[in-house]
Amino acid sequence: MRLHVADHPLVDHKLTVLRDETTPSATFRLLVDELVTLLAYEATRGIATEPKEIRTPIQPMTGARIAAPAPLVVPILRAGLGMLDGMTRLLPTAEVGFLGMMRDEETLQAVTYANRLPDDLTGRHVFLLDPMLATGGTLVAAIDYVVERGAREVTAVCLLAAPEGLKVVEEASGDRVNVEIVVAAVDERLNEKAYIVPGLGDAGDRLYGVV
Ligand SMILES: O=P(O)(O)OC[C@H]1O[C@H](OP(=O)(O)OP(=O)(O)O)[C@H](O)[C@@H]1O
Ligand SMILES: O=c1cc[nH]c(=O)[nH]1
Ligand SMILES: [Mg+2]
Repeated sequence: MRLHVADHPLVDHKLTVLRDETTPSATFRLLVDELVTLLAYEATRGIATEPKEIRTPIQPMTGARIAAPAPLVVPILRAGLGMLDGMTRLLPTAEVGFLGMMRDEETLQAVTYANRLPDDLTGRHVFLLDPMLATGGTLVAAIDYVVERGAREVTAVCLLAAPEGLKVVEEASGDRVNVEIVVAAVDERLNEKAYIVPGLGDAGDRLYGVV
């Protein structure tokens, strides 16, 4: 597993406003969208391209385009949905799958309530979107879903990760799949309720309200 932590003043600034408990939902949604756009640039660095012949107004040349088959972007609902538009804006040729998952707050196990993925992901680069990587249970389960469909290149785009969850994902990934995690920041730890500290609270609730 490779880890890329964004190191950029714009990311730090936006993340600080995002974390602030007084930031309202409307601003929170806007900031998530902006942060994803910044992270997407790094997250797509390893994407495969193929040559493309074009003519400029001056002469023919060989350019590059994103290789087929198209990448698949998968937001993990609810909170990952807030990252979808920012990601597809940068990657307009991508297709989109959906995973609906929630963490059982008693057992901390990930429960899947929706799974809408193509059956065959052979040769496709999969981008999983979820702002929070806490215990890692949700991300490990999501990686399992795409690996069992044949994906071997998986990039998770997250806003915050806990060291504990990163370790769990690294141990679960092994060498059956190339996993990269692109994250705006790695925080200190998890608290007794497995929330990220200092974190930003419950990302889904802050985006869409308390359920
Ligand atoms: O790393 P883990 O310990 O598995 O926790 C992380 C998960 O928890 C949050 O989702 P949540 O279960 O709150 O669902 P929501 O997006 O609907 O709020 C978050 O968006 C991740 O999906
Ligand atoms: O800190 C956390 C942990 C899990 N899910 C969240 O939304 N926030
Ligand atoms: Mg939540």
